[in-house]
Amino acid sequence: MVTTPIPQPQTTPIQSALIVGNYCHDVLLQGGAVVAETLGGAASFISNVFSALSVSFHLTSKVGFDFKYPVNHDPIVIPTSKTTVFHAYFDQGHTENAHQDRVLKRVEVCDPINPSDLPDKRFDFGMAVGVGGEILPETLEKMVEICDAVFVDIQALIRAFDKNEGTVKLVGLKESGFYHLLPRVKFLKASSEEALFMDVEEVRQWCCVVVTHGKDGCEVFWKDGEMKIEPFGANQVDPTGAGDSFLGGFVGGLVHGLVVPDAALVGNLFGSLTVGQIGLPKFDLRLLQRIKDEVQRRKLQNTCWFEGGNDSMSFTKPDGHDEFHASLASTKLVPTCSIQECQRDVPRSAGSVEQVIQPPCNGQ
Ligand SMILES: Nc1ncnc2c1ncn2[C@@H]1O[C@H](COP(=O)(O)OP(=O)(O)OP(=O)(O)O)[C@@H](O)[C@H]1O
Ligand SMILES: O[C@H]1[C@H](O)[C@@H](O)[C@H](O)[C@@H](O)[C@H]1O
Repeated sequence: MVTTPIPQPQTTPIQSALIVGNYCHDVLLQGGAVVAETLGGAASFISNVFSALSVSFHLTSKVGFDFKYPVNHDPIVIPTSKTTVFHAYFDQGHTENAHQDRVLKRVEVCDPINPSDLPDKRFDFGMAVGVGGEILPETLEKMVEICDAVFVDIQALIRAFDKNEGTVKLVGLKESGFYHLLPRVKFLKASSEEALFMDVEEVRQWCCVVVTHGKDGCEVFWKDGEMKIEPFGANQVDPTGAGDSFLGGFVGGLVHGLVVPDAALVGNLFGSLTVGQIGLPKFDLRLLQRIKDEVQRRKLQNTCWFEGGNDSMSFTKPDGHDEFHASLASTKLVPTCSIQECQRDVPRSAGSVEQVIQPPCNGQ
């Protein structure tokens, strides 16, 4: 394969970004025992990928007095509340519901994020990425007012929580209280399980819908078309946060000037890197540099689509898309560096994985 030189200098995107969603504590359980405790929340996984891709952002997140992980982007600490906690049971999903890889229970819940908690300024784009019901309809409404484009993870909209045990259930998007805001949303991301709770044919008339399919990659639906985006290989040990890292990689790719199909490949790549580790992944620095070089080489447009508006977005696969997939896949072949050399948004020394006894699930 002939490689073209990397355009120099590598520019850091200048778009202003707002991430909204609470950090949480994740407890992974298998066979009745705790196998790992980690920092969680879509906001933490996305921050991690954005930092890896040099995308700067503002974060609005709430935690309680007991929040136990050091993070680079400080959350709002609520002295009268506890941090949201999820218990993920890895051996119940297949028996109780064939669509789930795990059963999630929200066992503590922090305060919701109110419109007044959001910064009093405008952003090029925002990401509504709640996990425990913390994003209210009025909060999303404020986001679409202050951001030029808004990306939404459907899990922020359709989760409901059993009163006694906190078991996460999903409700139809139409019944969620957010449906009227969809025409003002640019991208809606759903896992294949969550996509069953929406009418994709209807929603794609308003916004671009991205459905992730685990090891099979993802699909992008827009008003006039759809396409499948190929996955990358991975040895899955923990699926937690794959969808969040996918979204971080996808949006990071768009910010760096990639067109939608190429950006979705970057999303698939970060999803595959995440399932290979327990909890928040740490990325090898050499691997990250290779990924950034490939993205820089691939950039087909001079500006990010946020600057040109919706009409400048290109949805069809451009020439060289398959080669871009191959070159991203080859970035995984670099020798890895030591743990000290690895990047992460959250300092590892203070322990974003607090305890690991054994991986929650091996292989597929
Ligand atoms: N086993 C795997 N092998 C390779 N890639 C994977 C695997 N699992 C997930 N991915 C990548 O990550 C993306 C998101 O995964 P998935 O569809 O499981 O999201 P999700 O169910 O929202 O995840 P979670 O709720 O655990 O964050 C997929 O589209 C794919 O690109
Ligand atoms: O940390 C995880 C992660 O953010 C997942 O995407 C979400 O589904 C879980 O609720 C959360 O505990």
